[in-house]
Amino acid sequence: MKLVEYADRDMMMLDLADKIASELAMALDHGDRAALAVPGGSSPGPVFDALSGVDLDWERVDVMLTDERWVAEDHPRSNTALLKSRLLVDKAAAARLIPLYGGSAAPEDCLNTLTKDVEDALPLAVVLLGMGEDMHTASLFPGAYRLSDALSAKAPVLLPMRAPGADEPRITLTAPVLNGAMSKHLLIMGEGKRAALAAALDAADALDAPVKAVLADMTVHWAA
Ligand SMILES: O=C1O[C@H](COP(=O)(O)O)[C@@H](O)[C@H](O)[C@H]1O
Repeated sequence: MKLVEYADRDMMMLDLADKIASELAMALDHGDRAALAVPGGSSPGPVFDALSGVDLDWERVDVMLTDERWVAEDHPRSNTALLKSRLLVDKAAAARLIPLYGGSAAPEDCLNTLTKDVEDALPLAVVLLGMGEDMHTASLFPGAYRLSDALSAKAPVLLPMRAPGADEPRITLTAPVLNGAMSKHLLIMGEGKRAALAAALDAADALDAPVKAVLADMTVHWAA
């Protein structure tokens, strides 16, 4: 793991968008298409704003979330809505969205269809992850039902998640998919998340600190 500390958050967001754009361009130089996975939540919006205006052959880019909260797109907690309003606009509107939400009552009902589309787009060229102060990343939450399945090397690409720390059912890319990305970035801000990262590095078991399962070869971007 490599930690990059920035003097301020604005600088970090612009630098990160620039790095992701370069990595996608490089992947497109070497293949027909490139897949990018990005988090939802409160952190990545400014990276999306910068990235959406970059000149890139977006028509050859597949964009998916690292995880989704199982809520309709008009719900304020929808990660898909964030993606559509902040990343898949401007030049990036030409990218193809690989959905992680299917509109059914429970994620299990759409799992096969969603899985097929994700599988067709893999491997990831670039993954950008977020992290909560509870050390969850994507929707890999400490104490989640099926967490050990999701961290296993034999995990399917997508799994539903339910956890005491999650307000609603979730669906998430699993650890082998996240770790299979050619380039991995983790975006965190503030002292609480910095302390959570240190705790994850010290944790004996990724079941207690799920982000630990994806930290190998990760570039962590941090600003106060
Ligand atoms: O619920 C989620 O939380 C994490 C962290 O979000 P943040 O608001 O603390 O930035 C996020 O990475 C994940 O995609 C999201 O579903």
